[in-house]
Amino acid sequence: MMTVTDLDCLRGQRRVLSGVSFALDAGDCLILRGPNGAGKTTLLRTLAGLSPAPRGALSTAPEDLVYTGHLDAVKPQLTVAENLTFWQGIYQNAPQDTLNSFDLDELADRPAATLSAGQKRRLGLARLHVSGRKIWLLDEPTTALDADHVARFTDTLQAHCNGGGIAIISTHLDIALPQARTLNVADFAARQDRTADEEADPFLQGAY
Ligand SMILES: Nc1ncnc2c1ncn2[C@@H]1O[C@H](COP(=O)(O)OP(=O)(O)OP(=O)(O)O)[C@@H](O)[C@H]1O
Repeated sequence: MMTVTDLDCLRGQRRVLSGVSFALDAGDCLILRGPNGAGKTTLLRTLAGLSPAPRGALSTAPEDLVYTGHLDAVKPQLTVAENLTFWQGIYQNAPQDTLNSFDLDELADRPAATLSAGQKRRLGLARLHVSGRKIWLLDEPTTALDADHVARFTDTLQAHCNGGGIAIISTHLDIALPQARTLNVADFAARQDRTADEEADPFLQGAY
């Protein structure tokens, strides 16, 4: 259902990862590991189409994916409920029970600007649910969540995968999903010298 073949990933103009390959089926969860700066965010951004890939192939279309990064995509001037309604309009999807799933019922009428960091993160994660998309790309999704909400989010992830969805997650924490596989992105660190072919590649002019 999702195949990544020999993918190179750039950040700025620097090649960070080279030759990333993996295949995931419906229901799979892949945890990205690696030390700070290894390229986990870079890989997620490349899969999401936010960073260029000079080489390699990805089997999925952009409309199959939803990405949530360090910034929560929350509109601060809108209330919690208005944010959800806004996203429902964007994704043309009306999921049931998003407020409850992310423990946002009591915050529905609060302007997002007034939420705590963890509450805002929960609202940002609710966008995944609203999107209805099959492949979730998650960059440190549990940052700022307390233990209870990490457990609730893990249940949401499990339900997504049980329903045939796919999740790719960058995290330094353990996420209790029994079926999760691990990819150490440090195994794909790009060498920083360049071949003659790369020197001649106009896409990489200026990259190092
Ligand atoms: N905007 C940028 N421009 C150029 N290089 C960047 C940029 N952002 C990050 N980098 C560099 O790209 C490399 C990969 O960074 P990336 O954010 O993908 O790592 P990470 O594995 O997600 O790290 P962390 O665990 O700290 O979140 C690092 O060397 C980093 O310094």
